[in-house]
Amino acid sequence: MQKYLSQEVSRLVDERLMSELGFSIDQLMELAGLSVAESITKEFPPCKVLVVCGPGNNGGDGLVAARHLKHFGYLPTVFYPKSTTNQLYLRLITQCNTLTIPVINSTPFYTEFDLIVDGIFGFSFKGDIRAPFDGIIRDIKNSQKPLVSIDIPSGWDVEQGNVTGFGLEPQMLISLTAAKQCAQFFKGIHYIGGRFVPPSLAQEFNFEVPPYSGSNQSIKIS
Ligand SMILES: NC(=O)C1=CN([C@@H]2O[C@H](COP(=O)(O)OP(=O)(O)OC[C@H]3O[C@@H](n4cnc5c(N)ncnc54)[C@H](OP(=O)(O)O)[C@@H]3O)[C@@H](O)[C@H]2O)[C@@H](O)CC1
Ligand SMILES: [K+]
Repeated sequence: MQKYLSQEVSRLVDERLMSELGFSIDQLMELAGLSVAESITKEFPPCKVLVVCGPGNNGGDGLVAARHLKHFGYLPTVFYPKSTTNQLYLRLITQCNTLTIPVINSTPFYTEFDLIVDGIFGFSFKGDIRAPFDGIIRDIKNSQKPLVSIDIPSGWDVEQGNVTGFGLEPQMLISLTAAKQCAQFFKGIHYIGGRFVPPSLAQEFNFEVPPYSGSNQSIKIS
């Protein structure tokens, strides 16, 4: 059994779920974002949360998590720095607007928040951090606020970890589906979420579905 997924296997698992296995991206993202919000409730009481969302599906998970956090009694604000024409993300932004969650595209005052959620980059991140996210990641680091990363601490190489030193250093990481190779270098609070993997798929790619209990969408592994 492999404990940590490579970047390529993560992509293949995602692709298989959305082809032969019949899932839509909306479904997977909903369950991923719900598991993120649920695991946050287990570690942080309701508070003012800044959810920073990047341009890909990691940012989509952040938008879904912000909506659930609002339902769970938190006060989320979404920082969505890069505009999008993708209908999936635009629908999620509409859902946040309807719940009166502020969605901003200019630099927030990080000190106003009790907690930051990093939905900037996930398993498709590659290379050096490009603008505007280089400055945003630097600002988040400088804020020294408690930080939760979705799937990958942003700026980390998906397999090698924080090799450049420019990546975020979160207190908590929520790996989706299964931990990626970089998670072996992560020392904080670690959850797995995204409870949608059929055992046959885990078997095919030789990784374990964690032993979720009851109706929980996430599980703490360290
Ligand atoms: N099966 C699962 O587990 C599920 C996983 N899900 C989630 O999806 C995530 C993977 O999503 P993803 O593939 O959309 O990519 P993601 O990492 O969000 O970012 C891509 C964007 O980042 C950008 N970019 C890249 N490198 C960059 C750089 N150096 N500097 C700056 N920008 C850079 C790149 O930009 P481009 O290169 O196109 O300009 C692109 O727009 C996964 O981690 C999990 O959170 C769930 O939603 C559903 C089920
Ligand atoms: K992230």
